[in-house]
Amino acid sequence: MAVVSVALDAPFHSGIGHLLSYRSAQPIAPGTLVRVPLGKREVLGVVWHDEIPQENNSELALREVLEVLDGVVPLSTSWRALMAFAARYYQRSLGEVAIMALPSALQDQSAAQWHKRLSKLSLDGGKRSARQSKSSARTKNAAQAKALSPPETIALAPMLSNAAQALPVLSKPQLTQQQQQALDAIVLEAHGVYLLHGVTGSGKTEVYLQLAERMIASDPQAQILFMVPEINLAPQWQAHIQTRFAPWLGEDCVAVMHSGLTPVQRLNEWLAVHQGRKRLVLGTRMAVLGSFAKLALVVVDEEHDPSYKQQEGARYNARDLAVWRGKQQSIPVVLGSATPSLESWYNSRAATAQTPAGSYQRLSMPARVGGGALARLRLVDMTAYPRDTVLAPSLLAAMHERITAGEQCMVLLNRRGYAPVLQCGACSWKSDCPHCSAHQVVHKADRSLRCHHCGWSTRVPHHCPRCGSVDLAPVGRGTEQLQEMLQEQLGTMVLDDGRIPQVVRIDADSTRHKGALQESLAQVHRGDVDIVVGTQMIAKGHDFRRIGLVAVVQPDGALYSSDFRAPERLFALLMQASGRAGRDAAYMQDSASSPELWLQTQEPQHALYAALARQDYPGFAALQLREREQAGMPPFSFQAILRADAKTQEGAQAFLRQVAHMAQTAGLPGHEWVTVYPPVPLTIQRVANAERAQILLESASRKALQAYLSALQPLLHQARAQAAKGLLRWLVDVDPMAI
Ligand SMILES: Nc1ncnc2c1ncn2[C@@H]1O[C@H](COP(=O)(O)OP(=O)(O)OP(=O)(O)O)[C@@H](O)[C@H]1O
Ligand SMILES: [Zn+2]
Repeated sequence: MAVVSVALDAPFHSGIGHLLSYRSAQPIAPGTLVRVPLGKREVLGVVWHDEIPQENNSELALREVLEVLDGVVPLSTSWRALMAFAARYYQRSLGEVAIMALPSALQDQSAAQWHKRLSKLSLDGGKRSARQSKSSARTKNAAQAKALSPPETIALAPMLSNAAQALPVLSKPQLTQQQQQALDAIVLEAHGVYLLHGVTGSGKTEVYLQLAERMIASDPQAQILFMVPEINLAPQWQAHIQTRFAPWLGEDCVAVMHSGLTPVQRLNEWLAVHQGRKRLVLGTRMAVLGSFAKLALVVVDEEHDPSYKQQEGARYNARDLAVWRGKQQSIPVVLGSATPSLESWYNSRAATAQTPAGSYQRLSMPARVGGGALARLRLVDMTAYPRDTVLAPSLLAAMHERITAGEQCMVLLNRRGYAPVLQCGACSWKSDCPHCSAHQVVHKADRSLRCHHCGWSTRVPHHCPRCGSVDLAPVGRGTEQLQEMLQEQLGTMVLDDGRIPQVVRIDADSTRHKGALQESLAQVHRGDVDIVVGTQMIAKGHDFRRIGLVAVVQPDGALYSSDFRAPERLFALLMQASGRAGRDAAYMQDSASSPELWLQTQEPQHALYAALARQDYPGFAALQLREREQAGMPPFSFQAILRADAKTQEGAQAFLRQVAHMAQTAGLPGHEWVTVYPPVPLTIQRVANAERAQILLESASRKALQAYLSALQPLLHQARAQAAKGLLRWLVDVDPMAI
């Protein structure tokens, strides 16, 4: 008889804590998946410790492990260490984090189903290799050599013509000098964290791909993890990786991990990575929690992107976990961006007389591949136009010219829908959401009013619900309206080849249906559309080749935000957006054109736009870091948010005040180093009938903040027990992205 402790999904506040003990007839190795009883349910668990067999009968009270999902190697020590760290750091229970990291389809797999799946997989695998050895004339030795050495490099000397782009799959471009230097620096040390700061279009992807190739060639088991911030970037990436590695590792060499998979697909991909059958893994933030047979390199592309932060449940930052994982396994982690987060920028600083160097190594690629220019900034002073002007005449004229010349234009507006609010001209009623402190947005396509926070949807009324007037009008504009206007203003002209300009909109609404996004992106790549209207969704990562002009219609909002990260995010967004223009240097040169970023603003003198005009990320970052240092904000301090949701704002704040009071009386560890701010309502105070308030916790010492937060957990449970009925929930957000 053995006793094992098992991690299972039981959140902190259930009172169960971290691990539960079960007995088992056989010893079970740590990392093994099991099914165990929990209350009346039967749940998935991971064996965490195998305890020494017990002599006495004290374990008789324990319940028994029901089934063992064996047949694969147990989850590794390093995977379990990652789970333990993530749980501790983000203040969640170990079991919750571990189970969340596993594919959901595992949760209701019986041992019988599990073993059937495994034997089917090994059968399929067997068939596949049998087919390969029959159909292929290669000898075993040749096949082995193929597995171990990268495909021949075919140097494509002047690589920039269109013909060269379409060369056979085995080809890869000759690295530019700056790419080669970056690659060499990483290969040389083969571990550590690298910040690859390469301007938009500098060819970061190629560095990642050739780096991956080196790693795979030098170790026949090595696996590479590529992370992208948004699912919409995955197909482009998958195609790149597939094209490059399929001739070498087989068609089925890329595993994908993102929320777009069915539960069964996700389970199969997870298994392929766990068993090491797939060497290349492409995923969004959840992929960092994957179980790898032999992880050798992690690439985090667009590392600055806020999407790497999970915004519900265990609020982990996938980029930060990637860095932790890399350090723990002594493998290299490459963080890439044209506009790094200020945290990563700071962590890769050079030593000065006062401060030591950061622990990341910074690698710079300051030029675009092919020597193309970055977009020139054109600021349009909107104070010169009537307030309701949507697109300045000069911008329309510039777009007209580009389209006539065969280029594409991109227009960005970070607000989907037709208009942000519907208003009554007679009584000034507004389309407020009954459940949130927000307006319902007007959507013209399906004539609905929709709340973007809680999803509440109603039909656009014909009469004002308050006074009955028919004088209802949308106020302000969203992407739907922008598309309509562009269609009216430019969609009526006839181009040289007799075509009428086509406008496509790409945002969360237009891409709701499966395959819609891919089809729209393909239209842009094929050149079937002339103008792309969209939200920030399409502002980054895409390698559009024919866009010459990018316009951002209403960027100013972020200049007045109370969130200290707003300028950083705006600058990054605008740099990324401008980076979609002029990516094909040869094409721009052939048409004697140069890329432009147009900004319509009420604040043409703003310092942020001046830095943008200089394309000066380092200058902007230096300025921001100085301000942050003076104000004692991240990365010079560490933050956490304690949030409470309740029926009333007063209820939420009272709970937070109570916790703060208890914490002060108790003198929690680290408290001398932690500043506790008073409770405040969130910017959007009410969502789905919950009033939300938060307390900001800040410390110059990460350690102190961590100690404080751990000690705070029991107090939170106590305060909850005492709290008035109205309290709905509370949560802790460590390293929050939005304040
Ligand atoms: N060495 C090279 N020779 C020729 N073409 C290259 C080379 N490296 C990259 N390219 C091409 O340059 C283009 C831009 O590269 P890539 O998309 O990787 O840029 P990026 O640095 O990731 O930009 P962004 O930050 O905007 O996403 C791609 O079309 C890519 O195929
Ligand atoms: Zn709502």
